[in-house]
Amino acid sequence: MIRVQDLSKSYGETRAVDGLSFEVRPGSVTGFLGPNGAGKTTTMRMILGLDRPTAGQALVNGTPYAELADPLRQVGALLDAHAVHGGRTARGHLLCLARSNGIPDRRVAEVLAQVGLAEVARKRVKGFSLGMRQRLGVAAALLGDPPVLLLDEPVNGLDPEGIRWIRTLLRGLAAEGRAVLVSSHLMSEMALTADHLVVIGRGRLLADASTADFIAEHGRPRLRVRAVDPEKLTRLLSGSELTAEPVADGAWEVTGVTGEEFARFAADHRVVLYEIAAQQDSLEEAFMRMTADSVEYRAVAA
Ligand SMILES: Nc1ncnc2c1ncn2[C@@H]1O[C@H](COP(=O)(O)OP(=O)(O)OP(=O)(O)O)[C@@H](O)[C@H]1O
Repeated sequence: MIRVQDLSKSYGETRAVDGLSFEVRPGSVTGFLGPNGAGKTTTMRMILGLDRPTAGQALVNGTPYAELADPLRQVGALLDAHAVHGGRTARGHLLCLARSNGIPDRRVAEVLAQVGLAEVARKRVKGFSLGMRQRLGVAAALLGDPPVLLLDEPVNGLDPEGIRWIRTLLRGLAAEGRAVLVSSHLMSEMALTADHLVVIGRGRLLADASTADFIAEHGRPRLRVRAVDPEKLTRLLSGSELTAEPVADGAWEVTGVTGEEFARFAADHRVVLYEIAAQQDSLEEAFMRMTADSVEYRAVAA
């Protein structure tokens, strides 16, 4: 697992990461979310020992990355898919990584097959599309068969097939008992992939919750109701103590009651309903609302 404790990183006046603590547990995919500049990449780089914390620490399986005996067997990472020498072949790149980390050569063919690059194993990386580079980056992360995986924006630039492939892969890796931390700006995708969310803004922790709890808490659960006689419904709701507001087409949104309670309430007042639908914001809407104050740059309405 990954344990981040009171982690901070300053660049001059900028507090990129500010007293951050969270854990990434085995057996689940943890989505790492935050607006641009929130500090996600900086945090991941500190977990991987690529940046030194100003304060606090990040532990991988209980040890700082720099002190891990066999780092590639402990944690696999995909940070920047372009960070591969274009003149190398896919196989050559992975062989080099394997040999310098005491990993048997046979793992190279295994991971190339796992990511669907077996046929282009001997092709030079400079001819690879972004999607192929992402797959190669994932292959490198899997090389040491590590219990912890860390991926920064792995679906960036991928087509729908590639996005689905990453989702299935990450869920499969978590189901095998690995701890998976993945950052992304694609909220609809994170809602499908992540069991747990760590949300940060301006370097600070905003939420650490299961995806379902996060949406339930920030997603404004409500009922959409419509009646045969819209005016009767309006009179009923206006005269009641329920929290309700009118929306389009004579429908109302009511909060604080269950569908069953509302159906009984309407029946008691002889209001016949057409529609009672439980509604909730998507992860994207919940995320936008909760991080609104943490956005670094924002378009200003003209
Ligand atoms: N090497 C650096 N020197 C100076 N400032 C930096 C450096 N790296 C990051 N920063 C700043 O630290 C803050 C956090 O950046 P970081 O890249 O970690 O955010 P992020 O959440 O990954 O953003 P994005 O979603 O845009 O990738 C930003 O304000 C950024 O400008």
